[in-house]
Amino acid sequence: MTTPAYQRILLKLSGEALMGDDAYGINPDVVSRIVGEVAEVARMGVQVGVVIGGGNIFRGMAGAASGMDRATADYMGMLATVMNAMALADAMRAAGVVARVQSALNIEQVVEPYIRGKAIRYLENGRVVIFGAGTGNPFFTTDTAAALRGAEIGAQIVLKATKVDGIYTADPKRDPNAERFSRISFDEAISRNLQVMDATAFALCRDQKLPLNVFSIFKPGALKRVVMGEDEGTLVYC
Ligand SMILES: Nc1ncnc2c1ncn2[C@@H]1O[C@H](COP(=O)(O)OP(=O)(O)OP(=O)(O)O)[C@@H](O)[C@H]1O
Ligand SMILES: O=c1ccn([C@@H]2O[C@H](COP(=O)(O)O)[C@@H](O)[C@H]2O)c(=O)[nH]1
Repeated sequence: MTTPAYQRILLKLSGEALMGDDAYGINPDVVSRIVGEVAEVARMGVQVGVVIGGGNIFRGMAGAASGMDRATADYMGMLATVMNAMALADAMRAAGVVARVQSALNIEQVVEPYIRGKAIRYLENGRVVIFGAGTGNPFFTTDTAAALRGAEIGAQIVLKATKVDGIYTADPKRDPNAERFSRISFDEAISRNLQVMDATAFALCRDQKLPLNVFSIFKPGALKRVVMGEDEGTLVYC
């Protein structure tokens, strides 16, 4: 077997993807399929940190749009990511993968707090570490949390596993003529204002010289191909 291109990765999993074809929440079949893909790369010896989104349960922007205080709504969104993290860890346990959840918000009866050194030690010992509650701060996103945790744990790349198979010239769900980039620089992605990831996350990855790959979570085997350094999705480089 050939060697993986990366020894330590930060995988950002779309929250919205977890609902599959359902209108809301966590679809167990989808979660178990995603866990199968993560387990495959973990068993190859790749150290995996995961940041999970919350869009399948609650987004702060949606709460604010219906009149809620934005910060309150964002805290609710962060708590939604903790629920997703717990569901993911439980599915990993069922698949025989040892996972630990760490939360950026303190809810110690439920999950461990985020402690960077401990997270790194778990990774070195072959545990998958799932980071819940985003950055712990309102007005941010889990994409920014992925860039932040990726930089903190010394990941070699951030992998954004989402509902589209890469970065396009425009949102492919809205523009049928949009074309996919196989590679793009951070500077170009930022200057084109591509909405696949927020500008804070792009800028943090760029400044920390942390490459990013955007690929489809629905494409079987795509995660492994990215980890093996194959041409999959869109690579964003410094
Ligand atoms: N230029 C673009 N290229 C690719 N996708 C784009 C682009 N612009 C907007 N998008 C949209 O961005 C979405 C992915 O980002 P987003 O962070 O909203 O979702 P996510 O990965 O599902 O995260 P979560 O549900 O956890 O918030 C895609 O589903 C796509 O429709
Ligand atoms: O650092 C963060 C991360 C997330 N939030 C809130 O959580 C929801 C869900 O996260 P997604 O990135 O949209 O999946 C988000 O809409 C925010 O409301 C946050 O406040 N801070």
